[in-house]
Order: sequence, then structure tokens, then C-alpha cells
Amino acid sequence: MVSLRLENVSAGYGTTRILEGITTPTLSGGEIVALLGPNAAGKSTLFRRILGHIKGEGQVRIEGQRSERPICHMPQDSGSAAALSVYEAVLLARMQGRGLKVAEDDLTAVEDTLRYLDIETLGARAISDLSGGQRQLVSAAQAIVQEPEILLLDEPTSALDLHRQLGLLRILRRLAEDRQMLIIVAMHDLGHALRYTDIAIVLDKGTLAASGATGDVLTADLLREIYRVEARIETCARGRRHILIDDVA
Ligand SMILES: Nc1ncnc2c1ncn2[C@@H]1O[C@H](COP(=O)(O)OP(=O)(O)OP(=O)(O)O)[C@@H](O)[C@H]1O
Repeated sequence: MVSLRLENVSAGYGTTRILEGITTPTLSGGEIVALLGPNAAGKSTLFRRILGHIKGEGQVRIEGQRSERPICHMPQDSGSAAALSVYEAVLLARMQGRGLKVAEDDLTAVEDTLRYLDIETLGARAISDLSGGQRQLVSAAQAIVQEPEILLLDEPTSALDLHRQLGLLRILRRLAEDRQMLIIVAMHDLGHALRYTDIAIVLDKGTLAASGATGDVLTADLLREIYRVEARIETCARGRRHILIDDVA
């Protein structure tokens, strides 16, 4: 099974250092990890460092991988491939690193992924004509269709309505379980993190503020110190824990 661990990882842009000494627990296939932290904490930068798009000190250790390119990334703002249909754009994403010859199972993977995300009716539509939320689902499809072992998603639900937010998070849970994929999601919705993720990694100003089981990490103290809000974490009648925000701290 694939695993990922960061050891004393730093990174930056030019001479500006953004990330400093990030060490995480070992993250394993089958887990959903929330990458949390306020705006500009360094979440997208950490993804770029994991992907090798920017360099820095420390080690990104990936073990137990089956393929040469185990990681796939859904960026925060994926530019629209204006001239392509949804089907073509997802197929093109699927073919990255697989050569030019499209096989029957590539077409099946595209169709399954569009159906999985409930966007099969958009197949023939031009990407440029889609709504923001539809485009975000297509970006998710482009990442998922590649069947990576490690999936990095940068705020994948930010443009989605509530039903589709929950739908995508449930799909991620299924992918993690069925394919033993390690899924790391940068997100701002702490309620979703509490409900749908196993592990939380919290960045603050480029350093690691906390990491561990999401339910242990997300405390009223952390929300006050890192997110600067007064909050309570309470258990509802159904036994589920919820974050109740009272005020700014
Ligand atoms: N290409 C770049 N060149 C220079 N600085 C950058 C670049 N990209 C990001 N930064 C800076 O790095 C810091 C961290 O940005 P990053 O996008 O990693 O934060 P984030 O946690 O993903 O934020 P958000 O939640 O707002 O998306 C910010 O101060 C940002 O201005």
C-alpha cells in the first residue's frame, strides 16, 4: 500500500521562504487527509512541494507505490481547456503518461468517472460553456480518471452547492476505501473536515501547527489560536460532532 511522509520539508518562491520544517505522520492509502490552515498558510505551496514543482530542503518520502507516476493533483483554479468538450478533456487527462493509443478501458474509465460524479449528461458540452461548479466537477473528474495512488485536491468543493459538496466528499471516501487511494484535500470547511476526513494536518504561517486524527486536532483552542474564532464542538442527538462558531476571537 502506498504511503507518504514529509520529513522536515521547506519550500518557497525565489528567496522568500514559505514553508519551514514540516514533518507529518505517515499517511497511508485508504485514508482521507484534510490539509487545513488559514489563507496563505502554505497549503497550495505544500502540494507544489510534494509534486516536485518547487524544490526545498527535507524529504518527501513515498513508499509502496505501484506505478511510476503515483500522484495526481487537482489545482485550485484549473484553467479551462476552452476548445474541448467535457468528454475530450477528461479523456485527455486520462491519457497523460499513457501514450496516444486510446484503449477500450480508457473510454470505460472516462464514462465511469463522469457517471460517478453525476456529470455524464455534460459529456458533449464545451468546457467554456460550463458553470463554475460544473467546471470544478470536471476538474475533479480529470484527476480521478487517472486512477492515481495519491490524490491531491486543492479546495475541490469551493464552487459546489451543498448537495454536490457532500456528494463529492462521499465519492472520495469510496475511492479511498475501494482503491486504497491516499487522498489529501486542502479545505476551509472544518465541519466537512470533521465529518469526512481521518487525519488533519494544520498549517499556520508556513509551519505545522498540529497533525493527527481529525477529531483530536480540531479543538476549540485550535480554532481560537489558528482560525481566530470562538467555537464549540458539540455532539448532536445523532451522536455526530459539529463545530458551532460563536464569534470572531
Ligand atoms: N508563485 C508564487 N510566487 C510567490 N509567492 C507565492 C506564490 N504562490 C503563493 N505565494 C505566497 O505563498 C504564501 C502561501 O500561499 P499558498 O497559496 O500556499 O497558501 P494557501 O494556504 O493555499 O492559501 P489559500 O487558503 O488562501 O488558498 C502566500 O503568502 C502567497 O502569497
